[in-house]
Amino acid sequence: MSLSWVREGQGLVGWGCAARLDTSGADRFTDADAWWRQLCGHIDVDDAVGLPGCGPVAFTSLAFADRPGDSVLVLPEVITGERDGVRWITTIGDAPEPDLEPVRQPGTVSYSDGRLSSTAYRQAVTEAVRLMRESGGELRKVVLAHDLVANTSEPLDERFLLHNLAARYANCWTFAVDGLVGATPELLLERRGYEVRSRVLAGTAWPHPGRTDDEIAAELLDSAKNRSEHAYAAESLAEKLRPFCSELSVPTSPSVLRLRNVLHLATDVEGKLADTPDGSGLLHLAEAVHPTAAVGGTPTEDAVPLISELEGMDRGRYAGPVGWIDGAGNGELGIALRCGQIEQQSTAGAGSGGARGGRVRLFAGGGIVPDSEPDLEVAEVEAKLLPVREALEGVR
Ligand SMILES: C=C(O[C@H]1C=CC=C(C(=O)O)[C@@H]1O)C(=O)O
Repeated sequence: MSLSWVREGQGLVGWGCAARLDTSGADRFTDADAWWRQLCGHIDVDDAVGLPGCGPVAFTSLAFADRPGDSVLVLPEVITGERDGVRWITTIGDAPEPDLEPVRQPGTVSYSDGRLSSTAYRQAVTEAVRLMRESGGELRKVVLAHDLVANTSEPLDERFLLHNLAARYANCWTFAVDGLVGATPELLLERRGYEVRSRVLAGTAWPHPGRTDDEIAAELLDSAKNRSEHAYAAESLAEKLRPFCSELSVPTSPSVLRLRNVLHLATDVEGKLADTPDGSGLLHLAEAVHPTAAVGGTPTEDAVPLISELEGMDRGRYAGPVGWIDGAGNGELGIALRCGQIEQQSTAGAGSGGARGGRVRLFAGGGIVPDSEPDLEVAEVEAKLLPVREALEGVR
């Protein structure tokens, strides 16, 4: 099992499992926080480096919804880290040897509908638009997603996916936690002592033949539909984070983040915590802000129940917080986007009938507002599925 959180060649990679928590339900954040604090209280740490991410670190991935969905924290036996030119290695107990097997290719990849096909997704979008228009302005945004299943002819090696994602999406956070693998451009929260940071994304455009990226970026910035989608997401994060902060800086207009497959409206939020560490450990803060309107909707309490009704699928840990936390409550949590859940690494072995391939469920979603056009929303999620599809296919 790979454990990873890497951006621009920096971050953390872990292997082995010294301790693990599986939890679920509405208390998943408090369970995770309590377990982690208690565990850290029992570990004698010898840390000569002293940076965030040194000492014991748990990789975590939490379910999007209160239910269904399982959440996990893993304390690896070995963690290697790199930040600002400093490299370190942390071992817990008798560290195992790293997995030095060569990276395996997944062979040919074929796709089949997941629980919500593109056609069903289009219908769900149409229904969301109808409900929003009929709500007379009450329901303003719902983020809907669909899934796609990829089957590989050879066993699935997570490292193959990670390597390809990191090569093509270096400015995203490439992650792997308990079989959820992806490269997210969205940072839910980073906490470093008193400092907190978030990168809120919402509002999307994608490359079109005959148009330059500059033209597309200018149109995105000018689009009232995308600006409103974005404003809901940025406001939801700021509103929930503000009570924890003595200072919070939220730019009044978004910038454009350019990725290979899509362009997004982006707002980088920065704050200073009023109180640290007990009331504002990273998991506690994440519980307060999740789900932002980048993956939930507006108002949250109406949008979130509607998501499960309209999608009719279990998002699992897609769109939930993913990343790492250290013993001081510092860490980085992204929103698990542009990712796939590995459901089967290999069918080789007893009872497999000779088949040897893997299976991964890919997810992508988009913010729906009253003036969303269903066909464009379908095109948007197809563009957002590209990173994992191309990584699986080994497209250079
Ligand atoms: C929900 C997803 O994207 C979110 C993040 C950026 C832009 C989004 C949008 O424009 O709809 C979404 O809010 C996803 O990639 O599955």
